[in-house]
Amino acid sequence: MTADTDDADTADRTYALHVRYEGDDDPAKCTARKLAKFDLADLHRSDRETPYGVVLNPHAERALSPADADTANVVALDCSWESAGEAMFSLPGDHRALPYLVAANPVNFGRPMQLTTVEAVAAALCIFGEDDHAERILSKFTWGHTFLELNEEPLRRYAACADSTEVVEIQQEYLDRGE
Ligand SMILES: C[S@@+](CC[C@H](N)C(=O)[O-])C[C@H]1O[C@@H](n2cnc3c(N)ncnc32)[C@H](O)[C@@H]1O
Repeated sequence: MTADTDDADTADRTYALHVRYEGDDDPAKCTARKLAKFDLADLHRSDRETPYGVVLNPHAERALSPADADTANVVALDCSWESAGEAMFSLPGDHRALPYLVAANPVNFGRPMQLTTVEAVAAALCIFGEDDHAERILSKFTWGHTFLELNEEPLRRYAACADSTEVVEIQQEYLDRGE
Protein backbone atom coordinates (compact mmCIF):
# COMPACT_ATOMS: atom_id res chain seq x y z
CA MET A 1 0.00 0.00 0.00
CA THR A 2 2.74 2.40 1.04
CA ALA A 3 4.83 1.45 -1.98
CA ASP A 4 1.91 2.17 -4.34
CA THR A 5 1.46 5.61 -2.80
CA ASP A 6 5.17 6.36 -3.18
CA ASP A 7 5.10 5.30 -6.85
CA ALA A 8 2.13 7.56 -7.52
CA ASP A 9 3.89 10.50 -5.84
CA THR A 10 6.95 10.03 -8.01
CA ALA A 11 4.92 9.66 -11.21
CA ASP A 12 2.93 12.78 -10.45
CA ARG A 13 5.88 15.02 -9.65
CA THR A 14 5.99 18.11 -11.82
CA TYR A 15 8.16 21.18 -11.72
CA ALA A 16 7.26 24.78 -12.39
CA LEU A 17 9.96 26.48 -14.45
CA HIS A 18 10.87 30.05 -13.51
CA VAL A 19 13.36 32.39 -15.08
CA ARG A 20 14.73 35.55 -13.54
CA TYR A 21 14.88 37.52 -16.77
CA GLU A 22 17.50 40.23 -17.02
CA GLY A 23 16.77 41.12 -20.64
CA ASP A 24 20.33 42.12 -21.61
CA ASP A 25 20.79 39.44 -24.28
CA ASP A 26 19.63 39.33 -27.91
CA PRO A 27 15.85 38.87 -27.54
CA ALA A 28 15.64 37.09 -30.89
CA LYS A 29 17.95 34.31 -29.66
CA CYS A 30 16.82 34.21 -26.04
CA THR A 31 15.75 30.68 -25.13
CA ALA A 32 13.88 31.80 -21.99
CA ARG A 33 11.67 34.17 -23.97
CA LYS A 34 10.80 31.36 -26.34
CA LEU A 35 9.86 29.06 -23.45
CA ALA A 36 7.65 31.81 -22.03
CA LYS A 37 6.04 32.37 -25.42
CA PHE A 38 4.91 28.73 -25.41
CA ASP A 39 3.80 28.97 -21.76
CA LEU A 40 6.54 26.57 -20.74
CA ALA A 41 8.21 28.91 -18.23
CA ASP A 42 7.40 32.10 -16.32
CA LEU A 43 9.66 35.13 -16.64
CA HIS A 44 10.27 37.43 -13.65
CA ARG A 45 11.78 40.89 -13.82
CA SER A 46 13.08 41.07 -10.23
CA ASP A 47 14.60 38.75 -7.64
CA ARG A 48 11.72 39.54 -5.29
CA GLU A 49 9.10 38.33 -7.79
CA THR A 50 10.97 35.10 -8.52
CA PRO A 51 9.69 32.09 -6.55
CA TYR A 52 12.02 30.22 -4.22
CA GLY A 53 13.44 27.02 -5.60
CA VAL A 54 16.53 25.28 -6.91
CA VAL A 55 18.53 28.03 -8.63
CA LEU A 56 20.77 26.94 -11.51
CA ASN A 57 23.95 28.85 -10.84
CA PRO A 58 27.25 27.94 -12.54
CA HIS A 59 29.15 29.56 -9.61
CA ALA A 60 27.44 27.50 -6.91
CA GLU A 61 29.62 25.32 -4.71
CA ARG A 62 27.33 22.30 -4.74
CA ALA A 63 26.51 20.24 -7.83
CA LEU A 64 22.89 19.52 -8.67
CA SER A 65 21.87 15.94 -7.92
CA PRO A 66 18.71 13.86 -7.48
CA ALA A 67 18.92 14.78 -3.77
CA ASP A 68 17.62 18.23 -4.80
CA ALA A 69 14.56 16.84 -6.56
CA ASP A 70 12.21 17.63 -3.70
CA THR A 71 11.42 21.15 -4.88
CA ALA A 72 8.45 22.68 -6.64
CA ASN A 73 10.42 25.22 -8.67
CA VAL A 74 13.42 25.08 -10.97
CA VAL A 75 14.84 28.57 -11.45
CA ALA A 76 17.35 29.90 -13.98
CA LEU A 77 18.78 33.36 -14.51
CA ASP A 78 18.61 34.49 -18.10
CA CYS A 79 21.21 37.16 -18.80
CA SER A 80 24.15 37.46 -21.18
CA TRP A 81 27.24 35.40 -20.31
CA GLU A 82 29.17 38.69 -20.12
CA SER A 83 27.06 39.79 -17.16
CA ALA A 84 26.63 36.34 -15.57
CA GLY A 85 29.22 36.94 -12.82
CA GLU A 86 28.78 35.53 -9.34
CA ALA A 87 27.20 38.74 -8.02
CA MET A 88 24.32 38.48 -10.50
CA PHE A 89 23.06 35.34 -8.77
CA SER A 90 21.49 37.18 -5.85
CA LEU A 91 18.25 35.21 -6.01
CA PRO A 92 17.06 33.55 -2.84
CA GLY A 93 17.02 29.77 -3.22
CA ASP A 94 19.11 26.62 -3.13
CA HIS A 95 21.90 27.36 -5.58
CA ARG A 96 23.35 24.46 -7.56
CA ALA A 97 25.84 24.15 -10.41
CA LEU A 98 25.18 21.65 -13.16
CA PRO A 99 27.83 18.99 -13.57
CA TYR A 100 29.86 18.51 -16.76
CA LEU A 101 27.61 18.59 -19.85
CA VAL A 102 28.18 20.00 -23.31
CA ALA A 103 26.12 22.61 -25.10
CA ALA A 104 24.27 21.83 -28.33
CA ASN A 105 23.13 25.36 -29.11
CA PRO A 106 24.68 26.94 -32.23
CA VAL A 107 26.55 29.66 -30.28
CA ASN A 108 28.44 27.36 -27.90
CA PHE A 109 28.11 23.98 -29.66
CA GLY A 110 30.33 21.31 -28.08
CA ARG A 111 31.57 23.59 -25.28
CA PRO A 112 31.22 22.33 -21.73
CA MET A 113 29.27 24.12 -19.00
CA GLN A 114 28.08 27.26 -20.84
CA LEU A 115 24.54 26.13 -21.49
CA THR A 116 21.58 28.16 -22.64
CA THR A 117 18.74 28.58 -20.20
CA VAL A 118 16.64 25.89 -21.88
CA GLU A 119 19.56 23.43 -21.89
CA ALA A 120 20.29 24.11 -18.20
CA VAL A 121 16.67 23.65 -17.16
CA ALA A 122 16.29 20.53 -19.33
CA ALA A 123 19.44 19.06 -17.76
CA ALA A 124 18.04 19.68 -14.28
CA LEU A 125 14.78 17.98 -15.25
CA CYS A 126 16.68 14.93 -16.57
CA ILE A 127 18.74 14.71 -13.36
CA PHE A 128 15.44 14.77 -11.46
CA GLY A 129 14.13 11.93 -13.67
CA GLU A 130 11.72 14.12 -15.65
CA ASP A 131 12.94 13.25 -19.14
CA ASP A 132 9.57 13.82 -20.81
CA HIS A 133 9.35 17.34 -19.45
CA ALA A 134 12.93 18.00 -20.64
CA GLU A 135 12.07 16.74 -24.14
CA ARG A 136 8.96 18.89 -24.22
CA ILE A 137 10.85 22.14 -23.60
CA LEU A 138 13.75 21.23 -25.90
CA SER A 139 11.34 20.32 -28.72
CA LYS A 140 10.82 24.05 -29.39
CA PHE A 141 14.43 24.37 -30.62
CA THR A 142 15.80 22.79 -33.82
CA TRP A 143 18.98 21.76 -31.96
CA GLY A 144 17.10 20.76 -28.78
CA HIS A 145 17.16 17.01 -29.26
CA THR A 146 20.89 17.15 -30.02
CA PHE A 147 21.46 18.32 -26.44
CA LEU A 148 19.91 15.10 -25.14
CA GLU A 149 21.84 12.97 -27.65
CA LEU A 150 25.21 14.57 -26.86
CA ASN A 151 24.66 14.21 -23.11
CA GLU A 152 22.68 10.97 -22.98
CA GLU A 153 25.30 9.02 -21.00
CA PRO A 154 26.29 11.65 -18.40
CA LEU A 155 22.65 12.66 -17.80
CA ARG A 156 21.66 9.02 -17.26
CA ARG A 157 24.55 8.50 -14.85
CA TYR A 158 23.94 11.74 -12.90
CA ALA A 159 20.24 10.85 -12.57
CA ALA A 160 21.23 7.55 -10.94
CA CYS A 161 23.36 9.23 -8.25
CA ALA A 162 22.26 9.57 -4.63
CA ASP A 163 23.82 12.96 -3.94
CA SER A 164 26.15 15.69 -5.16
CA THR A 165 29.28 13.84 -3.98
CA GLU A 166 28.49 10.99 -6.36
CA VAL A 167 27.66 13.44 -9.17
CA VAL A 168 31.03 15.15 -8.73
CA GLU A 169 32.84 11.77 -8.83
CA ILE A 170 31.22 10.96 -12.18
CA GLN A 171 31.84 14.46 -13.48
CA GLN A 172 35.56 13.97 -12.75
CA GLU A 173 35.66 11.04 -15.20
CA TYR A 174 34.45 13.32 -18.01
CA LEU A 175 36.81 16.11 -17.00
CA ASP A 176 39.77 13.67 -16.97
CA ARG A 177 38.85 12.42 -20.45
CA GLY A 178 38.87 15.99 -21.74
CA GLU A 179 42.39 16.76 -20.48
C1 LIG B 1 23.88 33.05 -18.61
S1 LIG B 1 22.27 32.60 -19.15
C2 LIG B 1 22.45 32.72 -20.92
C3 LIG B 1 21.08 32.52 -21.54
C4 LIG B 1 21.03 32.69 -23.04
N1 LIG B 1 20.98 34.08 -23.33
C5 LIG B 1 19.80 32.00 -23.59
O1 LIG B 1 19.14 32.57 -24.45
O2 LIG B 1 19.48 30.88 -23.16
C6 LIG B 1 22.17 30.82 -18.93
C7 LIG B 1 21.62 30.39 -17.58
O3 LIG B 1 21.44 28.97 -17.58
C8 LIG B 1 21.87 28.43 -16.35
N2 LIG B 1 23.13 27.68 -16.56
C9 LIG B 1 23.85 27.58 -17.70
N3 LIG B 1 24.93 26.78 -17.53
C10 LIG B 1 24.90 26.38 -16.23
C11 LIG B 1 25.74 25.54 -15.41
N4 LIG B 1 26.84 24.97 -15.90
N5 LIG B 1 25.39 25.35 -14.11
C12 LIG B 1 24.26 25.93 -13.61
N6 LIG B 1 23.44 26.72 -14.32
C13 LIG B 1 23.75 26.94 -15.61
C14 LIG B 1 22.11 29.61 -15.40
O4 LIG B 1 20.89 29.96 -14.75
C15 LIG B 1 22.55 30.67 -16.39
O5 LIG B 1 22.43 31.97 -15.89
